[in-house]
Amino acid sequence: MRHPLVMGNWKLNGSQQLTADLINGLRDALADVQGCKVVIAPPALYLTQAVAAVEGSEIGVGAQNIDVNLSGAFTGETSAEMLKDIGVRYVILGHSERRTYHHESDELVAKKFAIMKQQGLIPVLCIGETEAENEAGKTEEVCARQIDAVITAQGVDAFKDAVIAYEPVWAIGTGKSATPAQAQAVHKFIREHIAKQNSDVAQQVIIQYGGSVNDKNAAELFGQPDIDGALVGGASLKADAFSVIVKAAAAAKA
Ligand SMILES: O=C(CO)COP(=O)(O)O
Repeated sequence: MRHPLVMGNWKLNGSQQLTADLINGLRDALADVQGCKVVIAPPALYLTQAVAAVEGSEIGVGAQNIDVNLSGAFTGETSAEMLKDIGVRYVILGHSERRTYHHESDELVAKKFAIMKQQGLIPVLCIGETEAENEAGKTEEVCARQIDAVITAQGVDAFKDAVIAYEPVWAIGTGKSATPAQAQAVHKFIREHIAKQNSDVAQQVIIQYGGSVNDKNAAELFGQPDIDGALVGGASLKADAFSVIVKAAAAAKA
């Protein structure tokens, strides 16, 4: 039995005020909700504040990126060890925005994934095809390649207690979500691809959908058997919309 995970990726948005208000709003709205793990991923600068503000609640805190090194002469970076030190447990890895704007390769992302596992942290590996790749019928090929980079380097067991977020690039921030059937087909492919190596790992790995998830379309997405939650961008910046998404996941997977 997989427990759903709904995670909010704030990207480069927020302030001290928003962090305080949003976490207060979520604590109120989600106080009685059970059966769905909730994690918020604010910008690195607000992580310490967020960790303190969620204390005593079930809300977890994640980061949006790490460096491949744990410490040393790497100006401007943040390490997995430091995140662990302040109480962060999850990190989003290989988001398409980092792959595009920071040229992160499958191999680099796999190295970051390995560091997360070594530190006992939970990687949230983002995969997904661009619009052009989708139109060229390459969705499965791209997802398999991005997953195989981790399997080749670390073996399929690396996905034990890890999270995959399928985020078709064409659905991110566009308001054009994949349909539940489209997303389910890719999630099923991802699970079967991992099952070729180890069916137990495939059955327990959390596969989130991401890309224009909102309070209106969440319930139908979570109704699909292989969609185990969501990685939410825009709608995670509003406590009311994000809470509706969390409640939809808890209800769908109860
Ligand atoms: O990139 C995303 C989450 O990581 C999705 O963003 P949106 O929900 O804004 O489309």
